[in-house]
Amino acid sequence: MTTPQVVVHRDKELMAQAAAARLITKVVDAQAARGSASVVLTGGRNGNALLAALAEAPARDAVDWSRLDLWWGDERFLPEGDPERNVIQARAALLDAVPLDPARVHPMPASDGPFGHDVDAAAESYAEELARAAGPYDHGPVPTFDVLMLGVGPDTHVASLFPEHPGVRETERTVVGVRGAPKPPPTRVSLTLPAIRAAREVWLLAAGADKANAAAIALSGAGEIQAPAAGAYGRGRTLWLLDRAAAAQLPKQLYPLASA
Ligand SMILES: O=C(O)C(O)[C@@H](O)[C@H](O)[C@H](O)COP(=O)(O)O
Repeated sequence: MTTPQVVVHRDKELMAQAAAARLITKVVDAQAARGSASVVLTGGRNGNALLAALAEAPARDAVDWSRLDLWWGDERFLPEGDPERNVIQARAALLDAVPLDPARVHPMPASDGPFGHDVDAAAESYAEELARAAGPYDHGPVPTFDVLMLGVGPDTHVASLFPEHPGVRETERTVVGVRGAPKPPPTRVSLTLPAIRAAREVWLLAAGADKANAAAIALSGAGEIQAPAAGAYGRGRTLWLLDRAAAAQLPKQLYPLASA
């Protein structure tokens, strides 16, 4: 487990821009070192704001988009073109504007796809897709993602892993179907904590006063069953990217004053 590092930005706009700049650098570095990069996207407003900021960043052209693998941390289990699907929102914010290799873009299944409404079969098929992409030097049946991003919910959920729900207790499978989620829609597909922890870097994004309590709880030693965000960490680095409002309840020793 890596100790979380906390970076606090003035407001959510600057947070999105700084995180986008950070992601560009990470991807360029990974491509230089290993030939390609892999990133796991998150749903939610902060993840989409980051993608929109990336679309506006002149340095986006430094990325070789054709050598980037994109995965999702979770998906709302809805029909293919539904505007509430995370993949649709990501396409609108950035993906349609950059020259990705479609074979390297890995959305989670839709509820009108080959598995119909069987969310467990959809989750199983995504787990198989991840396993096929894992190589001998990876750690288990998922690729070693370079960066895995997660929005943090006000109840400390990450991806579609909600406090006390069965998904957050999963220790074997890499992807699970989720039913009865407290955040709509109730049916979702989600990576599990073991899959999240395969990433080199995990970045948790939270902005706004309604996230202040969640950030303070998750960063103060809470257990992952009650506070799933506390169980989301990377092999090499765990980074919490916050705005001032979301950091308002953090113990001051958790982040350097210079970052705010
Ligand atoms: O599909 C989703 O809804 C998510 O991936 C979810 O985990 C989200 O990231 C958080 O709820 C934070 O969302 P906001 O950034 O909108 O607060």
